[in-house]
Order: sequence, then C-alpha cells, then structure tokens
Amino acid sequence: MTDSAQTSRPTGTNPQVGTRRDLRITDTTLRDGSHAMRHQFTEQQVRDVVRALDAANVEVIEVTHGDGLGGSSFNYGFSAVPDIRLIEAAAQEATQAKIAALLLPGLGTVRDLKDAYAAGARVARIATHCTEADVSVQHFGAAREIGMETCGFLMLSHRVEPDALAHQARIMVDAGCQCVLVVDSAGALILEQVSDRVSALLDEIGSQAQVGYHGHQNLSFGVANSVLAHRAGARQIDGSLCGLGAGAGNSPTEVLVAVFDRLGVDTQISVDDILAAAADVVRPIITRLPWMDHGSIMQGYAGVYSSFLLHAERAAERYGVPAPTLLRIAGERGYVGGQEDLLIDAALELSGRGTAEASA
Ligand SMILES: CC[C@H](O)CC(=O)C(=O)O
Ligand SMILES: [Mn+2]
Repeated sequence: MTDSAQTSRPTGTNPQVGTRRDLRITDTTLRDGSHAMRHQFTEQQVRDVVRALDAANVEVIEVTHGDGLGGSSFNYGFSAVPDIRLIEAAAQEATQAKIAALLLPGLGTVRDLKDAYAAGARVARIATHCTEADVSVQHFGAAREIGMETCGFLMLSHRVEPDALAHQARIMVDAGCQCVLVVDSAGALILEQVSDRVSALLDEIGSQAQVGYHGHQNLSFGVANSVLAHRAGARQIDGSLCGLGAGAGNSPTEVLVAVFDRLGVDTQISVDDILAAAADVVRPIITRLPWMDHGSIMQGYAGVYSSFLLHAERAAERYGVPAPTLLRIAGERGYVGGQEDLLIDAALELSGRGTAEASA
C-alpha cells in the first residue's frame, strides 16, 4: 500500500513548509544531542555536522544547548561554547538548510530569540510543558514579528489525554505557531497513543497549522511511532543522527530516512549521504552513545523527562543510591522539566539522610 493511500488527513495550510516534501525531517543532533554530550559541542563539531546534514538535504537543523537558548546554567549544565556562536557557525555552513533554535519560556527570553535570529536562526521552536502552552504566547508573537517560522513543542505529551493536548495546541496556534509537535519527552508513548494525539491535534488545528512528532527511544518505539504519526497526518518529524539525544536517545535520523524511503514517503533526503553523516561524522564524536539501559528504559516505563537521565546518575552517584529508583520516583511524583533539582531531594530521602541536609 502506498503512503498516500493510508493518509486521509489534511496537511495543513502553512505556506512556508511541506511544499516539496511529503514529510519534513528536522534534525536535532546539535540540540537534543547536546544533552548526551553534556553540552560540550565544539564549534568545529557543529560545522562538521551541519555540513553533512546540509549535503544530505536536511531542511531544518536545530542548534542550541539541550535545554534551549539560555539553558547554559548551573542547574542544567554549562555549554562549552555559547549558543549564539554555535548558531552563527551553523548558519555559515548551511547552504540550503534552515537553522532552528529551541527556547523554553522562562529559561530563554524574547531577547535571546532576537539574538538567535541575528545569528542566523530562521525557525523558532518554543517548548512548554504539555499543560502550559499559555506561557509561549509572547514568544510566538515575537518570533512571527521578526519573520521566523514557528514550531511548538508540547513536552511530556503522554501526561495528558489527546483532547487536552489538542486544547493546548490551539493556544499555540492562536499565538502564531505554524506546527505543533507531539513531544514524547519520556519515550513513553506506544503506537496508537501517538497517532491518537496527532489525530486530535489535526482535528483542532489542521486547517491552520501542521502537526509533528518528536520521539525518544526509551521503549524503542521512536521510529515505529514516527511512521504511525505520519500515517495519522503528521508532516514534521524529528530525528537525531545515531539517535544522539537525551535518555535512550531520539529516533535516529538515518533510520527514519531509510524507513520512509522504503515506504515511498518523499523526505528529499539522500539515504546514502545521511547514513554517511551518521557513521562518519557523528559516531566518532560521541562520548556516550545513548542506549536503552536500566535508567533510560525506566524513564520510558515511568514517564520521566529524558533529560533527567544524567542529572539522576549524578545525584545517584553522589548519594549512593540507584539511579533507576530515583527515576521511578520522579515518574511517580510527576516531576516536569525544570525540576531537576528535586532529584537531589529524592536521592537524599532514599539515602536515609532526609532533605534537611540538602541545604547544609
Ligand atoms: C528542552 C528540554 C527537552 O530536551 C526538549 C525535548 O527535546 C523533549 O522534551 O523531548
Ligand atoms: Mn527530546
């Protein structure tokens, strides 16, 4: 069966995207991958990866600290090189690709967004927790005003039902968002749980904006979920070379490209070039290859933000407790992005030392 036979959803009316390709794959090696690299990407590495992705004809390349603009901090980990320098370097290397910057309102500011635009970023990806789209309104407005294309990230999308997620997508679109992504931050969504969310979003916003999907591999469903997302009508899908990303990593871009090619879905990305980019450019620079291990599978199982993995491992080592147990607790308590410091409280509790010592 051809893909078009399986797809009955509208593709949205966003005039800026999706005109040439059946599906846009955005590569986030240089942003989500920054978590796995402890935010230590060098300018040369960014140049090399952008050159390879651009040559393979990837249309959008995301470049920022793992936690977005303004993420470089004591809480999230300092970057080796400031975001703006990396964006500038990326924009210099790209001949056809657009550079995207992620921003979490509260961590990054409208000022950061304008600086990113001045450095060459042309796509603004604004991320909020899946129930807090209202904090993104100002940022979408500012991004559209300066002429940036916009995407919205509804993070930890597994935590709410499809209708509630669609309501949040509506808030983003009304604010100027042109594509809302179902973001499976914990790698917790399984098959129909993705397509049901994509369908609900399309019912709500499909006449005005596109819908996309961003997957993680914690339960190993990133690629399969991406196929179902596309069949449900998603027209933008995220991937990362070698799966480099938080938790067990992202859906590997090179696998997505090969799979969609075999399904007859046109991404306009060269299979040979993207395989070479993963094997020859990214694999050699990876200091820790994300994998489905004890901790990251627990994240998928318990529904925990993927970027908590390294924070949990550090707290576990410091207080002599098991990281997977800490992550399970984070899931049970419903911690969200920004609450990384609570992992330290949980580690203290687990170690029997109580939380009072945290401030001692
Ligand atoms: C900015 C935090 C986070 O890494 C965004 C993201 O990629 C996700 O929620 O999956
Ligand atoms: Mn992610």
